[in-house]
Amino acid sequence: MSNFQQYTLELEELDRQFKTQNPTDVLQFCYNYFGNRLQQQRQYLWSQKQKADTLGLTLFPSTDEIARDVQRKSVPQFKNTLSDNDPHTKHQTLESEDPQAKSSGEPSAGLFKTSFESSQASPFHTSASSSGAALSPTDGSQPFNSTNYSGFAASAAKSTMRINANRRTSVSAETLNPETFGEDGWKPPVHQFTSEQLQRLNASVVKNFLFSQLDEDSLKTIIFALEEKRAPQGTEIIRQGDEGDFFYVVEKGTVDFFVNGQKVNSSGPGSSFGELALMYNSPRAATAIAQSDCILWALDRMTFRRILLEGTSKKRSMYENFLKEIPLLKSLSSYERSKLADALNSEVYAVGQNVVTEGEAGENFYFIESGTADVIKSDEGVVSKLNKGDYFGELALLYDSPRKATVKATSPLKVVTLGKSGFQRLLGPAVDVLKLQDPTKH
Ligand SMILES: Nc1ncnc2c1ncn2[C@@H]1O[C@@H]2COP(=O)(O)O[C@H]2[C@H]1O
Ligand SMILES: Nc1ncnc2c1ncn2[C@@H]1O[C@@H]2COP(=O)(O)O[C@H]2[C@H]1O
Repeated sequence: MSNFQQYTLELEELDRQFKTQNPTDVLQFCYNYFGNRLQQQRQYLWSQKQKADTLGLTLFPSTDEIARDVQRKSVPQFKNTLSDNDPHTKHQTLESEDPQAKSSGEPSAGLFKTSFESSQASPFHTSASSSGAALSPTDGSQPFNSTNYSGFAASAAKSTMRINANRRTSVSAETLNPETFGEDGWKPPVHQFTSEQLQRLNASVVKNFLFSQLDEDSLKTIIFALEEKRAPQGTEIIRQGDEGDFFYVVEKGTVDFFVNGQKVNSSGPGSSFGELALMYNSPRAATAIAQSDCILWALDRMTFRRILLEGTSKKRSMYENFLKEIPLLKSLSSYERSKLADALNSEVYAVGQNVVTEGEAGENFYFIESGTADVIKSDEGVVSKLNKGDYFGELALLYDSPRKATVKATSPLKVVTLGKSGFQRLLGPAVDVLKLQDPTKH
């Protein structure tokens, strides 16, 4: 690709992101965009360096600074010019604090951080119980250090707003390029579980829809990379503005989320959180605090990115625009729509095929992505016609009753499905709207 082509592509992507995010601060937005792109590209090149060396290619200019870093066998700094804290100092601190990043071959998250991130580590930074492929004789449970807890309200208030806190950057090329998988020495952590833990994992976490699309090998990798974390009530699990280290799945308890000190959300068993910072290489967008005693399963950043990132970001971008247009979901925040997207799947039906059949048990709720369908009752015939953006199948899930009608495709039909557990957990205030609009009551 010529320099000019690359330049045009960068401007097109900037333009696309500008239009979707509609930022208020134009220069800051452009600065962040190019800063993040530069970091991503340099990080990617660095991951390819060994290969390039064997082929005799030079990827980086040989500046003194880089040469020094190479001699120290560490990853060089690609310093952000507006940084107000010295990244070299940060680098050393992070290396010593983050043994997992070091041994996994993954550069510590702080190495390529932007200048807008926090310089303060979360008091609940987890210490990895094992890393690399080494099996350690652990019972797998790694409680949070509750002595660091400084109070529920106090810690929420302490979480300072950061200029870049909610801004997403694009998903890094580093992990989306399958060519580099396995070539950089990365090995997922492998933990040992007690049989009691395995039973609990199977009964709860493994059923999470984020894992349901994985092939057997990937699922196994994920399961053994998980670490049990106990978060007593009031524990600050994540602090807004920090770097992302772990993704969490909730087995038990409820977690509250605060953005700039304001509670924005809560989530309970079966939910997950902490994905945004890992997906977008951005600072933590919210503070997460255990509202009750919680049992969590934590997945390290690298395993998340290697195995879950692609599917998750694909689904979010695939369904983002569609979900925005559905009147029923207008009350959901964009974050709630993203979580909903994680749980969706698409199905197609040919003309004349039944999607649901009157009298049968119901497991799914449906939105029509494209095409048309009739709602037919055995005693009344066609009672309504459905089009793009319409929904059906809510009654069986709301009232745990058999399907009250048959829904049949009248043209090639594409539907988006949401399973029972996601329906109960992710539709939030839309459930009240569904009850109000119950077609059998009108
Ligand atoms: N309204 C919200 N906005 C942003 N993040 C939220 C919100 N509600 C819950 N969260 C979760 O809080 C997490 C904080 O860390 P992350 O930014 O990595 O990922 C975030 C989300 O998983
Ligand atoms: N008049 C109606 N009576 C029953 N179901 C209807 C009617 N109109 C639309 N439907 C939809 O048809 C669906 C059939 O499955 P459910 O009973 O789960 O939910 C039902 C509603 O979503």
